[in-house]
Amino acid sequence: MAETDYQRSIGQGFASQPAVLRILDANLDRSREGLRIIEEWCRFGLNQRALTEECKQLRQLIAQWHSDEIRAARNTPQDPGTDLTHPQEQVRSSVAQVLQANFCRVQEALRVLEEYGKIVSPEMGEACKQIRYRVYSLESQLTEHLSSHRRLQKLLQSRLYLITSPVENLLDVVEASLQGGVTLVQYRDKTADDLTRLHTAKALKELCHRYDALFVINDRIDLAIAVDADGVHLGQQDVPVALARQLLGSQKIVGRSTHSPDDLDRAMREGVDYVGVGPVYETPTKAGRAAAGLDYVRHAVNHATLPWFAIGGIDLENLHEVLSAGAERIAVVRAIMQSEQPTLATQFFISQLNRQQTLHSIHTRFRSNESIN
Ligand SMILES: Cc1ncc(COP(=O)(O)OP(=O)(O)O)c(N)n1
Ligand SMILES: Cc1nc(C(=O)O)sc1CCOP(=O)(O)O
Ligand SMILES: [Mg+2]
Repeated sequence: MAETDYQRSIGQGFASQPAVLRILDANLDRSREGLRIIEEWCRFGLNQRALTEECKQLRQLIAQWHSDEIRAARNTPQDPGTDLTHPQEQVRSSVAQVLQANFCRVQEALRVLEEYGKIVSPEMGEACKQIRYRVYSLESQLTEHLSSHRRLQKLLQSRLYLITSPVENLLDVVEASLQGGVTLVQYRDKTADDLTRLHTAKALKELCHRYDALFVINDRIDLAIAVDADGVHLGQQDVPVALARQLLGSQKIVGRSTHSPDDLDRAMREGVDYVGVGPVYETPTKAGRAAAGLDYVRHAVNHATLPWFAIGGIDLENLHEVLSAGAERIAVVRAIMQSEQPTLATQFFISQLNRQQTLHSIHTRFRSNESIN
């Protein structure tokens, strides 16, 4: 639409007005400050070089529009907005909230720059629009990294891994274990039809997420995608990890069973997020598979460089042997799924695992003090 003389005169009038320049000055600062806050988390929180560089580039692009003329229009003492705050600005309860608030701030500021910038120069309006689109894309990339980071943190904190078996009151048993404190659950069912598996997986995922626990699916990447599970557990004969990540998305967890030192080496090279180490004991849940034994647990203690869960035949009675061999994480099926008191069994496992962890860190500190003295 052609600009009328009236519009042009208003435009020129405003462009030369200090108010427009002050708006630009404030929003150029605001957008760069917001980006700096986001950049700090990309750099120090996530160690993400590419995202950190993108924030830096965007800040530099914005800075190019901050001309001396715009800076000269600044008049902070007479700005009625400097002491206006919203109660929500005073409260930030998590890093995610800080990031979200600052993405909003940057996007709003860029929108203001786009609209008022057009009055000064169409190029400035267009440039700010392009920068705003890049900020949207940065936000979705960062959201992916954050959810991956959160999952891995939760995985690291999980010492007990509950693997389900197809019992009649499946959801009740899993809920009882969640109430006992389990934070990592795997849905494993070798016999149900696909529709049943799909419905059960959906219900389990919702249940686990209500308790802020991770939900992983055994064997089936398709089901994991369908219900947006936190990850998948692969056996030795299943697809390569890279393919699983390609299908699931890089932010999801991928675990692998290992039964020997060679399996462990391969899984670590493949870049899985965790491994199962077992079977520690022969078990009817995995009938026909010979035990890898406590020797393999001891091997994992000395060689695994990723979170690993001792698995296979572990129960309340033999737990102490597995812990004495050095395991800090365990995975169980029957000991919880067939327990008469799944909450109590879960609490017992977790308390023993936490105690082991405390003893282990005291021991490590003692040994490092000994080597200093
Ligand atoms: C944590 C964990 N470790 C090992 C296994 C066993 O997986 P896999 O070898 O694929 O055997 P199945 O469970 O599919 O019979 C596991 N599920 N979880
Ligand atoms: C599913 C599974 N995988 C194993 C492995 O060694 O990879 S042992 C196992 C069964 C674990 O069940 P339970 O706790 O009832 O013995
Ligand atoms: Mg499997």
